[in-house]
Amino acid sequence: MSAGRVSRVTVTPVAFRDPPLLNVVGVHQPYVLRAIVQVHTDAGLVGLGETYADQAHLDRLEAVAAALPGTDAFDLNGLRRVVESALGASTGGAGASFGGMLEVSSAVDTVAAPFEVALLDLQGKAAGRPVSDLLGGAVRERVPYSAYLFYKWAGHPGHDEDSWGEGVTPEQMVAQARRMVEEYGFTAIKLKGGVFEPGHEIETVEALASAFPGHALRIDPNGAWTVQTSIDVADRLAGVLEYLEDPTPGIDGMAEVARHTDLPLATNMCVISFDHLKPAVAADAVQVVLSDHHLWGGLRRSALLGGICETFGMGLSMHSNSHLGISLAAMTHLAAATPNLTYACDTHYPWKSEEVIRPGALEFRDGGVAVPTAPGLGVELDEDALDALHEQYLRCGQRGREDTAYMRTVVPGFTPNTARW
Ligand SMILES: O=C([O-])C(=O)C[C@H](O)[C@@H](O)C(=O)[O-]
Ligand SMILES: [Mg+2]
Repeated sequence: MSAGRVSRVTVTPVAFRDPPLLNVVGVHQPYVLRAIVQVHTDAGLVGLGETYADQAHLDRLEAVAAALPGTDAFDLNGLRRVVESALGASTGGAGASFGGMLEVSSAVDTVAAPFEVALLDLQGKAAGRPVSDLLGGAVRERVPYSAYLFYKWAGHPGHDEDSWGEGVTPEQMVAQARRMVEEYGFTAIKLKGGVFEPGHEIETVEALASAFPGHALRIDPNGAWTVQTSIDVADRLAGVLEYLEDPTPGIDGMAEVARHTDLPLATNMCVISFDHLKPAVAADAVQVVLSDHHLWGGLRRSALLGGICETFGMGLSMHSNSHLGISLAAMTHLAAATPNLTYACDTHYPWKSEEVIRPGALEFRDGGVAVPTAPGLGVELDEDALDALHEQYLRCGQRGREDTAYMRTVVPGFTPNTARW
């Protein structure tokens, strides 16, 4: 069956509820914004993609959506040309910022990604093969994910406590981990740090290590520490962590830490596009790169990143931001088809309570998600759920990710903890 040519593209912003999760720049707002991309073809097929929905990003997605009709669903190079020219015309191709934490140097990769995923979904549907086959074939049937722990408030200000309750003390964090491990079977645990002074976060990691012996542990303070603090923490947690993620900002700072520890350093902050790879490799700044198809230009360019990491002897893991099932499907196909992605991938999935896809296609068991075998991504959009979450987007009033501004409504004068300790 032919996949056809793109006939129509819709970009639908949605909002789904999110708990008050704390991080280095502030706290998650009551809703996460995502954009659901549907690419229709003249062969009667629809391909799905998912990405951020901050207003500036939405404007860029809309510019591409208007320019894409006529493109052959197999022409991924053509997609890239369409994105480059649409962005050149609409924005000058400048970078983008998401939530004050991720600064992307090129908007092209970030904007192209959901369309590339949608075209791969179309190609798979036309060929009757799962997306993992289009990426070279699954080397694993199940993709392992990690339990992603967050310090958190009991509930959003002015609202009841949520089902997770407060997460501040080491005991509360062990309880949070226990719930995730029991419900999902995770065997790797990641603690989002950068919220409290490092001594408290180290105590939390140590409590997790004794409560979950044999689980792989990571902490990610998103650059909250100085070089010296990072070296001290690496000394203290050597033998406890599988890797230390973004302890300090920048390639130079990470390289300085790396010179003083054998603990692998991981990043999704100082290497987030292809032009960061050469200086990071030259400085031996990071030993593990967290890929993310939303930021690296889609699934095929993420596979390219995997090859580059292999060439330079760097490990590969996967980053996540709050997301829905279309992204989880894309992440799972990519991870399944990337042989050197040997670490459990991050996911925010357990934190979400609303969805746009029909149930059943993606289930966590034994800490992992079975790779869908149906054609394409293997997930189906629930149109009613999409409408409901779009209505929620229209009502919620949020138009971007503003962790710092939201924190300041509760803690006036709050400034991000970047390199604070
Ligand atoms: O690994 C990471 O750096 C992340 O997952 C970044 C996210 O923005 C996380 O900090 C969050 O959701 O607050
Ligand atoms: Mg990180």
